[in-house]
Amino acid sequence: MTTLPAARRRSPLGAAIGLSLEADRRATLITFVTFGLRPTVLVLVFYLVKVIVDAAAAHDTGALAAGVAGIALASALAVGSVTYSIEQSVRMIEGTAAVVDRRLMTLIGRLPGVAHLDDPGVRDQIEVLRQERVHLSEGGDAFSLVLGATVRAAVTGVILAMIQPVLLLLPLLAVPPLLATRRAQRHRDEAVGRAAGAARLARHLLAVGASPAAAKELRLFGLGPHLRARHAEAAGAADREVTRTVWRNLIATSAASALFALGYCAALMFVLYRFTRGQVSLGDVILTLGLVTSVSTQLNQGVQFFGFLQQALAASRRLLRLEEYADRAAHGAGEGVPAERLTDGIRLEAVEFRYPGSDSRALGDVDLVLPAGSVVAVVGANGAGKSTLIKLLAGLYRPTSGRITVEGTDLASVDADLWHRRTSACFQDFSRLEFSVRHSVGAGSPALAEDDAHVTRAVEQGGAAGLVAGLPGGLAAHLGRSYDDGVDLSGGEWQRIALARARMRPAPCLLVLDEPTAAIDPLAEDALLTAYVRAARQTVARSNGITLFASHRLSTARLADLIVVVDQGRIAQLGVHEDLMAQDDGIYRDLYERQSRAYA
Ligand SMILES: Nc1ncnc2c1ncn2[C@@H]1O[C@H](COP(=O)(O)OP(=O)(O)OP(=O)(O)O)[C@@H](O)[C@H]1O
Repeated sequence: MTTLPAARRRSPLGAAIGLSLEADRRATLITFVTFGLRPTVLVLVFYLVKVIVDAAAAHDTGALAAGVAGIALASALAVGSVTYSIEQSVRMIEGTAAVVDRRLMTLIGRLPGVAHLDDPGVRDQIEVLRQERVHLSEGGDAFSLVLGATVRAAVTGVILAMIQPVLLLLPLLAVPPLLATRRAQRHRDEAVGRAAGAARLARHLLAVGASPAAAKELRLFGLGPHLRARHAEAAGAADREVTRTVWRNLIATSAASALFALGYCAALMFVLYRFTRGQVSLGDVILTLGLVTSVSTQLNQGVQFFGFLQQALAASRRLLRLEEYADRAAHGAGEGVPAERLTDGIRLEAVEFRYPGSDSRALGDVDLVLPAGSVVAVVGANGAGKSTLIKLLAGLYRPTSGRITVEGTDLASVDADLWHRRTSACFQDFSRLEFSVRHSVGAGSPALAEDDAHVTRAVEQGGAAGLVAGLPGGLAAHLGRSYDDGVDLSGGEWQRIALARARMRPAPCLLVLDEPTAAIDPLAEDALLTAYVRAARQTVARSNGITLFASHRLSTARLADLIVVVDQGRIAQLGVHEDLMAQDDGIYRDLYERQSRAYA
């Protein structure tokens, strides 16, 4: 499990503000100016009250009138700007939320392959960041509130110093509560990180327990109470970890606030004492009372705003840490350009692979040549390593040792994105992309998604022509329940869409199909796979590419130029159907004969 080091290159505050500026520069600047200055208006009003009281005592009508006019103007400005500034801040927050979502998608997209996403340490950080998105999107808002509180505190300080410099000690007493809050936030952040594993389990259990797809099995097997008990246990463990820290934090912040309350009482007594001795005016007493009283409100607000900002900064730090991790991972990836056309083929040399965090070998001692232009079938029992081999060839994982070469170039030295563009795939756990048919199929080659003739050809080759013809709107029909007018498909129908998607690339060097017809009924399966592989053979012929498919139905393996039999992570046999059938004690012949009897 990877522990991500602290981000070093950028400041979390700068990054949080940068997100808001990127979202809406104008709204952000207006929010900073209005939220930054408005709180100070109240301090000016206190000052103008002092001017009015002292002018009244001195019968100075000019100063009196100026004071009243000043109060009217300041109040009008403050009230008039409220609605506008709140509107701008809402715009900024909403825009920032969208930018944060895109940054999160970008950083996940930058992680090469899928090995990083298998790492529980990385997954936990991504999960916590997903939860903290809301704090990050409010980062600019929190900053403007802290800015407003700081400007107001500075102006208050200047005025208090003019009345009596010793009163400046009062804002200083605000420092311990602020430091305590900052420390509390850090402890809370650490506790959330420690609780991430338990919280992730609780979310998974909730997702299963509340999923319509899992409802059938949950009811049938009576799993509801078991799931609820495990959820209570996991959520309780996560909650206890955070609650312990919250209580410890509360004690520390309360002690710091009590210190400030004592100082506040002492300041009031001191000014009243000086007034009884005629050392300050009545206006000064009223001004001090107003300011000192508001210092306590300001402090509470300031601490609260500072807490918001700390939450945003914690999320910003996590985002930066993950982005630097993704940068390092992307930097370590290859940059070479893979061949566009094969003449030799793909070779696996002494390849061994262990999944991240796993001690056992999923593949070992694999030496294999996949000739250019060939159709290869990979067969073997459950867990033999077929999907693992396919994922390595597709560049989603790198071998733990050994190497895979394409036209003699190590795949590890090649830009993974470029290699992905030279490949196409239909995975065993294919995605049900809930878009229109055009875009769900077209996702296989986004540049060609609007080419209806091309998409229609892919749909036909995926065996989905009849299905799409029956949908309202044809290619325009929305798939899935995400839309009001969306149509949901059966498992086999979704698989036909995934098969069509895999046919979108015009000339892939490698087309991998992992159990591509597993959800399709056995009568249609053979015919569909045979037609599909024949058509694929023609498509990949443009690049002299390789079509490789894994299938449990050995009758389909007869289509292949080369059959690779995998057993317990090793290549057990290699050859064409006839040769493998001729080997008396081979796994292939045994499997083939048993299947033929079962299907007969
Ligand atoms: N993400 C993973 N993390 C850890 N181990 C894994 C992971 N995926 C697969 N394995 C393990 O690797 C081994 C090979 O799995 P693989 O999925 O390649 O088998 P397969 O031949 O495709 O099986 P099936 O026919 O059931 O699809 C198995 O022991 C499996 O438990």
